[in-house]
Amino acid sequence: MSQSATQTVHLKAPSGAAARATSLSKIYGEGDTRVVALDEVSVEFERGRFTAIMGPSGSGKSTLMHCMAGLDAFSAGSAHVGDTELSGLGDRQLTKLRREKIGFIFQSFNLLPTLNALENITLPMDIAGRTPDQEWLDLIVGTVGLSGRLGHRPSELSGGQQQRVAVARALAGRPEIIFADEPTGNLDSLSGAEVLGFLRDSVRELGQTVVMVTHDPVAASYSDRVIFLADGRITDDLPAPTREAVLDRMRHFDAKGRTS
Ligand SMILES: Nc1ncnc2c1ncn2[C@@H]1O[C@H](COP(=O)(O)OP(=O)(O)OP(=O)(O)O)[C@@H](O)[C@H]1O
Repeated sequence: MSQSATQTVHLKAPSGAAARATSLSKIYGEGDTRVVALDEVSVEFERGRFTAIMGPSGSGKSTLMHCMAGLDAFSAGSAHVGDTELSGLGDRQLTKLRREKIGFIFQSFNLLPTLNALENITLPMDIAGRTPDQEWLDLIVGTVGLSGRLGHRPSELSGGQQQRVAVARALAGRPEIIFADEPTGNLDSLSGAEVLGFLRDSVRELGQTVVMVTHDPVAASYSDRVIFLADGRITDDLPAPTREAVLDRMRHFDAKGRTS
């Protein structure tokens, strides 16, 4: 990270919740096909923290993330990003909110093949008509170690490098919050560890806020906090997680699942 950039870019995260859900419910279908994907979930994601969301397949992790990120409508309750309540917003306002306040990282990188790394990184800001803050851009490109690769297209980059481009893209607009859905799911363990390290650095050193869905206890151990979902409800909230503590909680759920 460049010394001059760290001195001039304001890095401290303001306190409070970057996003919160209150009694958030999401119901799919009706009658015989009715599924309660989220059952009155209340949670706050504090600014300047790295939170992991874990839970068995079908427990509601993606639904929670999608509802809180304005990608999916919810059935009841409320969700805020910063001070903005999502249920009052129409499609255009939701698009604007996602563009201006939220960074996304997906398992499949989602880079545009015809653009080079730098163009991919600045694309959301270009679409929004915003001029990237050059110092901030230099800082994040340096942090994720892409300085020598900015002119390369995705096909000329490894999976790990492509996901680093996606991390830089999510950070470029200095969003209120970054939602990452299984960001290491397509990476080997070394590249995954690098990406997780960058996400952690973006929180600890750059004051960003990250929420990540993962199945991997090692990935979760990079976070500051793990919330566990089961059947659309939060069943546990683990601060300062280690891999062992996460595995222990997972065993606990498995055991409960077998006996219930
Ligand atoms: N579009 C949909 N229509 C109907 N049911 C859905 C839909 N999307 C999700 N569900 C159901 O909602 C529940 C929660 O799904 P969700 O994808 O949020 O779980 P998840 O914890 O992210 O699972 P995974 O770890 O497998 O990705 C599941 O029972 C799922 O079958």
